[in-house]
Amino acid sequence: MTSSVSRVTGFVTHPVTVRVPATSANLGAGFDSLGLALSLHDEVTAQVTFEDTEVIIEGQGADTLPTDESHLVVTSLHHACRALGAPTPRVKLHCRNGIPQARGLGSSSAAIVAGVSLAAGLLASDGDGNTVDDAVLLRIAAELEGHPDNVAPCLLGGFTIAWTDPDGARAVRLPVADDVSPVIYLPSGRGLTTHARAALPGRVPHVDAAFNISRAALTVHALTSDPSLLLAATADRIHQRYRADVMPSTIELVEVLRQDGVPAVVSGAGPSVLAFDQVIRPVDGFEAIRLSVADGVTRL
Ligand SMILES: Nc1ncnc2c1ncn2[C@@H]1O[C@H](COP(=O)(O)OP(=O)(O)O)[C@@H](O)[C@H]1O
Ligand SMILES: N[C@@H](CCOP(=O)(O)O)C(=O)O
Repeated sequence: MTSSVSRVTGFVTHPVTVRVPATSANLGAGFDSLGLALSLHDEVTAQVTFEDTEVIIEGQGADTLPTDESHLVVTSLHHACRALGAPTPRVKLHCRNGIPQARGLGSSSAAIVAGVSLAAGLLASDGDGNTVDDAVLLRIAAELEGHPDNVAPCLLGGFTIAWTDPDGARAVRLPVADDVSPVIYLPSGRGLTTHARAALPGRVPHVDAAFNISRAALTVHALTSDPSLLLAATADRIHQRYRADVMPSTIELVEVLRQDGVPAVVSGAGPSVLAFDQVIRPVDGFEAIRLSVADGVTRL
C-alpha cells in the first residue's frame, strides 16, 4: 500500500472511466503464472451517488449480469475501498462490455481490475484522485480472483509473469516480439473457470512438473525473442488434458492445430482456444478472431 493511502480524504464527485483488456492466461505450460493482454476491452464508468447503486450494461452480458450491488465490478470496487481504508460508496456504473464472459478470456479479471482501478480513481487523496500504485492494485485484484495470471496482464498489459509471495501477488511485464500473432477461436458455449479448476487433480507427476517447467521457461524466450519456438514452448502436461472431459471440442481443436504445426493452447481455463498463427482458419463451432497484444488498464 502506498503511503498516500493514509491521506485518503474522500471520493471525487466527477465520473471516472477505465478501459480494461481481455487476457489469455497460462499460455500452455505457464499454469497460473503466464498471461497476455489482448485487444478486446470493457469500458466502465463509475460515479459516486447519494442514491441507490445503479448498474447499466451494454454489450456482452447485458441480459445476464446483475445490475445491483452484487455486480462483480461493484463488489471489487467495495473490496478495494475497504482494503485501502476507505468507506464503500454507492455508485452509478455504466459498463460497455466487449469481452465475452466465461470463455477463458479473463472477463472476471477484467471486471475485478475495473473495480479496483475505479476505487483508486474515485478516492480523493490531497486533491489527487489516483494515488494507489499498481503493485497494491495487483495484490488486491489477485486476492479477489484467486490466481494472479489474468489480473497481472490486465493491469500491466502485454506479456506478464506473475507469482505469489507471502505478501501477495507480484508480476513483471516483458516486451513481446513483433511477429507474435494471436488468434482466438471462440466457441458459442460458455464454461466457468470454477468448473474447469475443479477438474484438476491435487497432485501431478514429478516428470510432468519438470516437463512444464522447461516449456514455461522456453515460452518466455519464445514470446520475447523467438516465436519460432512457440510450438515446443506451449506444450502442457499439467492442466489441459485433465480438462478434456469438460471441454472436449476445445481440446480436440488444440490437438488438430498443433498437429498442423500451429502453437495452440486452451485460453485460460477455456473453452476458447488461443493460437499463434499468421492465418485465420475456419473451424466449425468456433468464431475465429484476430487480436493483437494490448496495453493494460487505462484511465480515460
Ligand atoms: N464484465 C463483467 N461484469 C460483471 N461480472 C462479470 C463480468 N465479466 C465476468 N463476470 C463474472 O464472472 C463470471 C465469469 O468468470 P469466469 O468463469 O472466471 O470466466 P472468464 O474466463 O471469462 O474470466 C461471469 O459469469 C460473471 O459472474
Ligand atoms: N490459470 C487459470 C486461468 C483462468 O483463466 P480464465 O480466463 O478462464 O478465467 C486456470 O487455468 O484456471
